Amino acid sequence: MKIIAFVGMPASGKSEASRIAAEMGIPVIIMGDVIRKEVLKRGLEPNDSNTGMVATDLRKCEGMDAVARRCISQIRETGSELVVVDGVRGIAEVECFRKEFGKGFILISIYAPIEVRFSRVQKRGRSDDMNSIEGLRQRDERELSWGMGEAINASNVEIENNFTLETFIKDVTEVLRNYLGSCSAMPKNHNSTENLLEQ
Ligand SMILES: Nc1ncnc2c1ncn2[C@@H]1O[C@H](COP(=O)(O)OP(=O)(O)OP(=O)(O)O)[C@@H](O)[C@H]1O
Repeated sequence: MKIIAFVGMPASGKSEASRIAAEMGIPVIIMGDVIRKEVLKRGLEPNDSNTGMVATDLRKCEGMDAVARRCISQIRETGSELVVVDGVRGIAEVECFRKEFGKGFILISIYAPIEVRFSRVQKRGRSDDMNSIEGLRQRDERELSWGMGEAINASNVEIENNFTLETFIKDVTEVLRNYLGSCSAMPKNHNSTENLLEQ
């Protein structure tokens, strides 16, 4: 079994990379969904401060790898030879996945400079998005305090996302195809990624 995880600073392009993987027919487990689910379970609004508060609380109560551990059963349940995990936030999560999946765990970091990420955030308009570059900087710091920097440093591959979406789609597809090729069983619906830009 191969697990590919995307790691990167906020708005670097992890969800976009996961969308590409999903379009290729690879099952995707989104770590942030574990936190969003917990926010809703606690009856809170899914905004940036509540997501951050619950993420911090989960890690404080259950350990820095709490979210990763909650994802392992979901990963195994897919029954797929190749699974993508979106949203590794810290080195403890990387260690948790490496312990569970050994060399089958591949970490891909996605890099884009803060100015580029902020301009993309402004266009994205997600409910938990920040409306100033200072807000994004604070979010960066929060994520770095969870060990994001160490996780990025521990990656096996880096993809730069500082160019057009078309270039990013091409680069991510190429990297994923390499790993798909080395799996004995391909995902059932191995779709084309040609129509991704139109969605
Ligand atoms: N190369 C690109 N060109 C233009 N827009 C892009 C590019 N890559 C990503 N985007 C857009 O930038 C925004 C941020 O990307 P995305 O949501 O994938 O980031 P993320 O790393 O998942 O963010 P977060 O950590 O905040 O969840 C999205 O609206 C995405 O469609």
